[in-house]
Amino acid sequence: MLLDHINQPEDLKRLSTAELEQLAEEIRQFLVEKLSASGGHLSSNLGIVELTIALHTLYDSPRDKFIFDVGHQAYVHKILTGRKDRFDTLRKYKGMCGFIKRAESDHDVWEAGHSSTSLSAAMGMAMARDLKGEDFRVFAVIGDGAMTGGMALEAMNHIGHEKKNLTVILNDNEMSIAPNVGAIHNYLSKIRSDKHYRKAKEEVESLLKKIPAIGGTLAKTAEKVKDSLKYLLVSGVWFEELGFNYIGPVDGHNLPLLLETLKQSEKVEGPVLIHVITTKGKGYSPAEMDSHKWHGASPYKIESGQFLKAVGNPMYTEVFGNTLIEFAEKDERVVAVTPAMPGGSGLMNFAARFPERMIDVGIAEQHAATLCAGMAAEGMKPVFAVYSTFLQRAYDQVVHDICRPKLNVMFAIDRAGFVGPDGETHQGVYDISFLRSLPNMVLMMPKDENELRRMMRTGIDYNEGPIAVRYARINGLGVPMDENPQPIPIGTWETLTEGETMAVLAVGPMNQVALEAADMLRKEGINLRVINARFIKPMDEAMLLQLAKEHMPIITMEEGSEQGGFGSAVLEFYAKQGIEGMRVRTMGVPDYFVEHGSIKEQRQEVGLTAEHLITQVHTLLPRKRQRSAGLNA
Ligand SMILES: Cc1ncc(C[n+]2csc(CCOP(=O)(O)OP(=O)(O)O)c2C)c(N)n1
Ligand SMILES: CC(=O)[C@@H](O)[C@H](O)COP(=O)(O)O
Ligand SMILES: [Mg+2]
Repeated sequence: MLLDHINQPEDLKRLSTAELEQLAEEIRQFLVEKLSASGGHLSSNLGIVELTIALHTLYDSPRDKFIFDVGHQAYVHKILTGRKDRFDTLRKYKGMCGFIKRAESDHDVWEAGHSSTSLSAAMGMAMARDLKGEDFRVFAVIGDGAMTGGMALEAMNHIGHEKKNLTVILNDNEMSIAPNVGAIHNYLSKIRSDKHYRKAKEEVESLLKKIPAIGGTLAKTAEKVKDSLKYLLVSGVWFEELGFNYIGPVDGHNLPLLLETLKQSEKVEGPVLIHVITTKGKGYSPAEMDSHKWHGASPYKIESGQFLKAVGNPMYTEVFGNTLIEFAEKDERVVAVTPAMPGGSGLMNFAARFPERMIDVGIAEQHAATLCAGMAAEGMKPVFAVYSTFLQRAYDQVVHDICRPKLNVMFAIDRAGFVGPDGETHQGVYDISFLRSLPNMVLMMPKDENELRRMMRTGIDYNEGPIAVRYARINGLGVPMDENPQPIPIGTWETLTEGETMAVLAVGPMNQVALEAADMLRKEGINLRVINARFIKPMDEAMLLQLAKEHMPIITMEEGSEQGGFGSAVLEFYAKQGIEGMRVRTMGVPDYFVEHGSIKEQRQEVGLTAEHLITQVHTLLPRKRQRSAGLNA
C-alpha cells in the first residue's frame, strides 16, 4: 500500500499523479475502516481527500499554512502529517483530537471546532506575514456551510478590501450537517449547475467572435454585449465583486485538475477564491446517500452501514423534540429556530410536522438569537434550540436584544455539560456562568426527562421575559412521563432525600450522582439532604435561608464551570445576606479546558462522581464526627 510509506507530506512529492489518485482511494478505505470502530466525522472527511492531498503535494506545510474551518474535516491532513498510526485513539480519552490542535502537530497551525473562523485566522496570518516581510502561502479551507457563518462574511469583507495574497478554498458539497440553507447556498447551487452557464458562455463568445471585426459601433457594441454577458455568466461574480479572484467551479475529486488549478492560482495577485465541488461521503455509499446521518457517525458495520448504537432510554434531545411538537399542536405562537443543527437538536420531526414553523438559519447563531427577539416582539413564542457551546457565539444578542428588553424568548440549550468525544471546543460548561449573571434571565436544568417536559411547559407558559432550560447529551433515566406536564413554580427547588447531616444542592444530572452517594453514606450513618436545585436562577432563597437556620453544611454540584457558576451564586447569596460561618463547598468544572474522552472519563477527571462527593462530605464533617467515623481528622 502506498499509504504505508506516507509518513510526512514530503513523501507525497515523489508520487506520480496516478499514484496520488491511488493513495486517495487507500485513504478512503483507511477512514471507513478506522471510523467503523471509533466513530467520528466520516462524511466530511471522505469528501476532502483529493483536496487535502493536492495541498500537501504542492506546498510545504507548516511553512505554508493550511487552515481548516471547523476542523472536523482534517482527518486526511492528520493522516498525511504523521498521525495515521494514532487513529485507533481518535476522539478517545488522552488520544488524538477530532479537530485540528496546535499542541498535536506543527502542521496544525490553527485550532477550531467552532465554525467560520478560518478566513479571519488566514487573514491574520497573511497580515502578520507581510508585516514581518516573510514569504509563505496561506490557505483557508472552508465548507459551504461554514461560509454561511457571520464571521466568514466579516472576514470576506476585510480580505476583499485589503487585497492580501491568500487563497480561500470553498469546499462546496451542498451540505452543512443537514442540507445547507440560505441565499449563499442558493447562489452556490446556481454556480454548481455551471455547466449550463459554461455552455452558454462558450456559445455566446463564439457567436460574438463571428461578428466581423469591424471598427465603429458594431464592434464596440459586440464588446459591451460580451462584457455584460460575461459579467452575467461569470459564475463567481459575487466573490469577484467582493474583491476576490474567483476560480471555479472545479471538480474537487479530480486530482490532476485540482493540482493544475492550484498551480494556475499561484499566478494571480491578491486574494483568490477557488470554488471546489465535492461529494460529502464520497466513496462510501451509505455516507454518500445520507451524508447528514453520517456527518457525526457512531461506530458502524462497514458492510451494512448499520450503526452499533446501544439502545437506551431516550436522549433528552428526543424528549425535547417530541414535547415541542405536542405543545406546538396547541399553541400557534410556538416556532423553533436552529442555527444549522436540526438533526442534533431533535427537530427533524418538528420540521416535518410544522415546516413553516421550523426555521433553520444556517450557521448563524447571532442572527438566530435576534431573529427570535424580533419574533417575540411580535407576540410569537420562539424556541431557540442551540447547543450550549454554540450559544457562546450569540452572547451579545442574548444580552442586548433579548434580556435587556425582556423579550419572551425560550432557550432550549442542548449539550449542556460535558459532551464527550468532541472535547474542549464543544463542552457545554460555560452557559451557567454567562447566563446567570444576566438580569431578567431564568435558567433551569431538569433532574430527569419528565422534569424536562415540565420545564418546557414552564418555559412556553412564561411571559415575563427570557427563560432557558439546559439539558445534557445523555439518555434520560427511563422515568414515567406525565401525559400532561405541569409547569413548575419559578425559583422553587425540590428536596429529594430528607437528611440532617449535610445538604447537597445538585444541578441536573448531578442529582443522580448525589443520590448514589447518599445511598452509600447512609450506611455510615451520614444522612445527606439531596436538593434538586432545578432553578439555577432565580434560586430558592427560602430554602437557602432555611439551610442557614439549620447551620447545615452545603455542597453544591454542577457539571459547569465552577468559576461564576451555581456554586458561586450560593456563596454570593450568603455573603450578600451577611450570613457568617456557613460551611459551603462547591464541586464543578475547574478552571481549564477539559479535553475529549467519554463523559464518564471527563467527570472522573474533574471529580464529579459519587466517590468524589463522599470524600467532600467526609472533609466537611465536623472534626469530632470525622474522628468518630474513623476518618483521619
Ligand atoms: C459556531 C458553530 N455552529 C455550529 C457548528 C456545528 N457544525 C459543525 S460542522 C457543521 C456544518 C459545516 O458544514 P460545512 O462547512 O459545509 O462542512 P462539511 O461538513 O460539509 O464539509 C456545523 C453546523 C459549529 N461547529 N460551530
Ligand atoms: C463538528 C461539529 O461541531 C458538529 O458535528 C458536532 O460535533 C455535533 O455534535 P453532536 O454529535 O453532539 O451532535
Ligand atoms: Mg458542506
